[in-house]
Amino acid sequence: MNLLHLSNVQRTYNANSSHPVYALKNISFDVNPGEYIAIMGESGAGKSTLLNIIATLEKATAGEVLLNSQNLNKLTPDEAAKYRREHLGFIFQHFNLLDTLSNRDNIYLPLVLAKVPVAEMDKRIKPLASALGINKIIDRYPTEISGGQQQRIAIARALITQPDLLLADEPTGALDSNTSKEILNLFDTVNHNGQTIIMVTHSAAAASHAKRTLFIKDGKIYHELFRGNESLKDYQEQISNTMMTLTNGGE
Ligand SMILES: Nc1ncnc2c1ncn2[C@@H]1O[C@H](COP(=O)(O)OP(=O)(O)OP(=O)(O)O)[C@@H](O)[C@H]1O
Repeated sequence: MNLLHLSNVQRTYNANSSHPVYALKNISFDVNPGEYIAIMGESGAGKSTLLNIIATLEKATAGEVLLNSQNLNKLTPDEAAKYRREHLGFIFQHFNLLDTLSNRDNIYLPLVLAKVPVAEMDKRIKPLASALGINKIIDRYPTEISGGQQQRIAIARALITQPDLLLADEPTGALDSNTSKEILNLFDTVNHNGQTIIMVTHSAAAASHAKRTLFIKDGKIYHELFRGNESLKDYQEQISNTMMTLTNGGE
C-alpha cells in the first residue's frame, strides 16, 4: 500500500481577490514506503507549498492528501501537531537547532515533547549517534560545531522519533560541496535502512542521490525521472538537462 497518496491537489492563495495565485494546480503522485524522492523546480514553482501541505503546515484548497490512509486535509490544528510529532521528521537548510540546548538535548527534544522516558531516549540515541558519526560532539552545543556537524545533529533529531516520512527542505543549501556530499551519503544510508525521504532541492547533485525526481513547473508536475541503475554522474547530468529544458520553456 502507498505511504503517501496525493490526488488532484490544488492550492490557491488569495482566492477571493482580483489576483488569485494558483500555487498548485493539479498535483497527483504516490509515495511507497522506502522511496527517496527529490522535488525540483524553479523559484516560485510550488515546491515549498507542496512540502508544507504534506507537512500539514498548510491545507490544500482541493484534492486529497493521505498518509497511511489518513486524510491530512481533515485534521484539526491540534491533530495536525500530533500527526507531525508522531509521523514526520523535518530537516531544514539552516538546521534550526536551539543554541541554548546541548546537541544531545536538541536531539531529545521531540521525544521530550512526546513524553518518552529518558531510558528509551538513551537507548535510541546510541545506534543513531554511531551511524551519523556524532558521538564526539554530542555533549557540545550547536555554536561549537561546524555546519555539516549541525546538520548531522538535525538529522538525528529528525530520525529519533522513527518517523514514517522524512521531509527535507534544501538540506545541503547552506553547506559547501564536500560537506554536502557527506550529508547526501548519510541520506543514502538512512534511505538504504528503509527510511522514506522527500527532499526539496535546487541542486542537481543533491537530487541525483534520490531514486526518483519530480519536476514541478507552474504548480504542476512537469516531468519525472527515475535513477534506475545509472551512475550518480550520469543521472545528475540528466537532471541538469531536464531543469535546463524546463527553464527554457521546453515541453
Ligand atoms: N502565503 C502566500 N500568499 C500568496 N502567495 C503565495 C504564498 N506562498 C506562496 N505563494 C506563491 O505561490 C507560488 C509558489 O510558491 P512556493 O513558495 O511554493 O515556490 P517554491 O517553488 O518553493 O519557490 P522557491 O524555490 O523560491 O522557494 C509563488 O508564486 C508564490 O509567490
